[in-house]
Amino acid sequence: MEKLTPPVEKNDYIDVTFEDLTHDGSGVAKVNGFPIFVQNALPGESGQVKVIKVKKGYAFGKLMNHSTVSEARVEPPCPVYKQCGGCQLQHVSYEGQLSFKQKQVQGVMERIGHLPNVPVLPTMGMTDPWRYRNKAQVPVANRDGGLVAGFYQQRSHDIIDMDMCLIQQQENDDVVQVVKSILEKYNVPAYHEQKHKGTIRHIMARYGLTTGEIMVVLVTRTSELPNKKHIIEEIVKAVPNVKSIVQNVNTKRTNVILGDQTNVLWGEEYIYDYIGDVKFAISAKSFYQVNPEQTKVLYDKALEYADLTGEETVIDAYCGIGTISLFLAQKAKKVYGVEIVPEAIEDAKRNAKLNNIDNAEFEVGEAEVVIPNWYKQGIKADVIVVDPPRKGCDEALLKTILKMKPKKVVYVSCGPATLARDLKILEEGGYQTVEVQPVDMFPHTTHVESVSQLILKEDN
Ligand SMILES: C[S@@+](CC[C@H](N)C(=O)[O-])C[C@H]1O[C@@H](n2cnc3c(N)ncnc32)[C@H](O)[C@@H]1O
Repeated sequence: MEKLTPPVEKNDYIDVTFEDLTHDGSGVAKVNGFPIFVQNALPGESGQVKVIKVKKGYAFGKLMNHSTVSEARVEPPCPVYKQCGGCQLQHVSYEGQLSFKQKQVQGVMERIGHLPNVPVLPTMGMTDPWRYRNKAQVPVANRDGGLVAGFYQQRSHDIIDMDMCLIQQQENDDVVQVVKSILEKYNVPAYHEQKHKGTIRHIMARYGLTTGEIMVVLVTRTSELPNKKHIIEEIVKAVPNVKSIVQNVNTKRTNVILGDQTNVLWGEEYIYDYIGDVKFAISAKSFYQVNPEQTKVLYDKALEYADLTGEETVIDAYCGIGTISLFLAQKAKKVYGVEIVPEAIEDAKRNAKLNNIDNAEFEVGEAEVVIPNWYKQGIKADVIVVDPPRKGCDEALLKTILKMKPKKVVYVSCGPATLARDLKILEEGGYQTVEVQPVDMFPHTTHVESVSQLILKEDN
C-alpha cells in the first residue's frame, strides 16, 4: 500500500482555518485533508499554527495567533480555567456549547451509524449553567506551613490552591474552605503522595439540592484523626445545614479517592435529595448524578419516550442505584433493574423502600447475562431502557433485545460514538430511531449525554 506522506513537518508554521471541534474540545484544521488538532481553537477561526507533533494520519499544533475570532468565543470567567482542565469549553459561549454538542451527536450518527436521517434535536441546556455540581472532592497538601486544597494542575499531581469552582454548588465551595481552615487550625498533616505519610487526603462535600442537606467527608490515610472531637464540633458550628460528618479511611497508595472503611463521626449515615417526586438516600460512597436539575430533564424525557400507560413490563438495563427504574415504576406495572455493582443494587432496593415502590425488582449481574436469563424464564419487556457506560451496550444484550422485541427501546447514552454504533445494530434488527435528544448534563465540559427513542417497526 502506498505510504501517505504527511503534508506538514514538526516546527512548520502554517496558516489554517478551523472546521470542527473534537470530542475533547480541540479545534480541527485540515491541510490537504490531513487533520491537525489544536487546543483553544474554534470552528470558523483562522490563525497561525506551529506544528508540534506529526503522526501517521494526523498532527498536533499550537495556536500562535488568531487572524479571525469566532463569534462563539468568550472570555472564560474562571481565573484558573487554563491550569485546571476540569472544564474544557468555558471559552465557548453557552449557546455555542449546546450547538457543539448537538453537532457532535449528528456527526457520529452520519460517520459511525450511517444514519444521516435520524433527527438529532437541539441540546436541552440549563437556564443558569453555573454552580450545578452537587459533589466536590478536593485533594489537600501542605505548603508554606499551611494547607492548600484545590485541584491537580493538568497532567501533574501539583495541587493548585483554589477557593471557588464555578461549576460547584456555592455550598460545597464554602464547606471546603471552612473545613480546610479547621483542619489547619488543629494542625492535621496533609497526605504526602510520594512518601505515603500524613493524614488528610481529600475533603469531600455532598449537597442535596432540594433538601439543602450537607454531608462532609474527611478522607484520611489513617483511621486516627488528631483532635477529632474539636474538629467535629467546629464543623457542626460552622456549617449550619450539615446533617452528616463521615470519615473515610483510604490506606492505599492509589489515585482512587475513597477507601473501603467509612465511619460516621457525627449525625446520619445518609443525606437525602429528590429528583422529581423520588427521594434518594445518599451515603459517602453512593453513586448519585452530579447535576440533579438536568437529571430530571433527562429522565422526564426518558419517561416521555417510554410512553407508559401503567400496564407495561419495563427492563432498566445498567440501572445503577435505580434512578431511572424508580422514575419508571411510578407509571409502569412492573420494572426489572439490573446492574453489575452490588452496592448500587443495595442502594436501589433501599431507595425503592424509601419511596414505597413495590413494583420494582433489582438483580446484581451483567445485563448481557441476566436479561437473556430473564427472557428464558418468560420475562418479556414492553419497553427496555438502557443507560450503559461509555463503551455502550454489549452485543449479547442487543441480540436479546432483538429477540425479545420490546415495542420501544429508550437509549440513554454518555458516549455518542457507541450510541451511533448500537443504534445501527438495532435499526438493522427492525427498530426505527424516532429521534435523539441531547441533554447538557455537564455544562462547560465536553461530555455529551443524550436520550433516544426507538420503536419496533410494524412488520417485525
Ligand atoms: C451510565 S451508568 C447508569 C446510571 C444509572 N442509570 C443511574 O442513574 O444510577 C452505567 C452503569 O452501568 C453499570 N455497568 C457497567 N457494565 C455493566 C454490565 N455489563 N452490566 C450491568 N451493569 C453494568 C455501571 O456500574 C454503572 O452503574
